[in-house]
Amino acid sequence: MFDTIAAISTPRGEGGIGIVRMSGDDSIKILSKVFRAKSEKKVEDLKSHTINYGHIYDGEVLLDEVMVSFLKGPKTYTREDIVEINCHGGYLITEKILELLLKKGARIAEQGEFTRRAFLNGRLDLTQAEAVMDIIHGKTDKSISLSLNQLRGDLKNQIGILKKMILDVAAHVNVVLDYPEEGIDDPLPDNLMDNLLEVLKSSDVLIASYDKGKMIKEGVKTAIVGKPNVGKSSLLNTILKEERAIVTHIAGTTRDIIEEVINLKGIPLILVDTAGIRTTDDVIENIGVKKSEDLIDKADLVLFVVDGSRELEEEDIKVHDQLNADKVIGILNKIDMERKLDLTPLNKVGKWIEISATENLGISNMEDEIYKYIISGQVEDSSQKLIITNVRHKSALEKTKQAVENILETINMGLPMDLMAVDLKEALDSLSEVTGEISTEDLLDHVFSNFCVGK
Ligand SMILES: Nc1nc2c(c(=O)[nH]1)N(C=O)[C@@H](CNc1ccc(C(=O)N[C@@H](CCC(=O)O)C(=O)O)cc1)CN2
Ligand SMILES: Nc1nc2c(ncn2[C@@H]2O[C@H](COP(=O)(O)OP(=O)(O)OP(=O)(O)O)[C@@H](O)[C@H]2O)c(=O)[nH]1
Ligand SMILES: [Mg+2]
Repeated sequence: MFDTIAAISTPRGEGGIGIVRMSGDDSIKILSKVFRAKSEKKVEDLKSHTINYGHIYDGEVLLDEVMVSFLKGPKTYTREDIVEINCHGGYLITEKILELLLKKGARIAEQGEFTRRAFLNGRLDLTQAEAVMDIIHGKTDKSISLSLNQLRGDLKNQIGILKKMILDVAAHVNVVLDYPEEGIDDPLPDNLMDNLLEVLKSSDVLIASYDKGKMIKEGVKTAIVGKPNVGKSSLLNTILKEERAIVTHIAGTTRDIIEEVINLKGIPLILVDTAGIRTTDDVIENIGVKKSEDLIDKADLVLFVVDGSRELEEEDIKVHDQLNADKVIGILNKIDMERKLDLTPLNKVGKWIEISATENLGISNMEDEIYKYIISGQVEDSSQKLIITNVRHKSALEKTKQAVENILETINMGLPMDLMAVDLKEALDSLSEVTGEISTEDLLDHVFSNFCVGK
């Protein structure tokens, strides 16, 4: 059906083993031109799903000693014939073997093309193919666990259930429209009304899970801001448990943005230390201040740091006035020293957490509070097993939800059933969009363009 593709599936660099993979009708023929099994068996006579020791030759030139996995379709990753050459790792040998396969008739695979074939040949739906990529890019246990559920088919199956419910409604509507005498004005039977309400609820729950899913997958951008010298960089270092940012007693030490990721109970927290915000004539520092102010807007969460050992200053107020009360946690630092600060004027901040960055006081409590803050308002783990992490799924499900709402409105207004037809089709189409049963080349190009080569 397709031509035969080949790629190096292991990362570039020196490693114990490198894998060069081939998929397509000519895989076996091409292998037979380059592989000599120790057993002296001809490639055509090898048993499927076996691994075979031998050597790769380019003509009479020995390229490497290898193990070859020999897998005949359709029980393979792509459903096509697959050959995996396990050679010695390193830049050169994998490249040479790949070149040899290309010379013997394979074509170099595009990014994600093996997985794209698994999709096109029906072994995976699009949500599962997307999960493969998410697993590779996954940065925390939790995000990988969500992706593994998706690869297992959890989302695919749920979409299948919703489609079936809509199809039942569509079938009924079609019968009634085809045989008007059967009672075109009768209300929709209760079980079919339930179907519509269930699809509405389920799509709504999935859509609502996206914010959490996105957070688990992409992380929460958390800016540490405040006037100079309050201890922002000290706080970053303490959380990271390493001397990442320069700390001095001089106000205006940090000038550029410093970004590091930590794993906060499964959520990647992207911590950004910023330049202290103040009015200054220093050209470089000013650029830093501008970046800090931008981040107050862009960040998902702002940690507003103040120095408890000093009285409130105009500069604290200036930063405070720029804050967005919806996404700020106050950090009262330097509690190891005598308290001089009055927090009352800083009334945009709903919650204050007391710490000492240099004495490591209150840090784990602060992390607990940040975690609580992040997951508050989110769907709880126990009640919500399916979490979507992909904006493509969210947009399609929003169309589903809208279509079902339209159908319910048609029913509530007592309008004729044929007015439901367009929305029923839209509900089905949008669900099929999630799983990729309806897709375009452009969409597939978009989905697979983020893959690694050889995947
Ligand atoms: N060497 C190697 N390791 C690998 C992969 C690979 O392609 N090659 N994988 C690539 O991602 C992952 C494993 N995923 C796989 C998924 C499906 C099939 C497969 O052959 N499925 C067939 C047959 C299953 C069976 O034997 O019952 C099928 O579903 O029909 C293989 C690997 C991770 N490790
Ligand atoms: N006593 C005490 N000193 C602290 C604490 N946290 C920070 N400091 C001191 O405060 C000074 C400034 O710390 P930094 O972490 O550089 O402050 P900053 O907010 O990053 O400053 P800029 O980068 O200039 O905006 C340093 O001398 C730190 O040692 C604390 O909890 N207690
Ligand atoms: Mg600093």
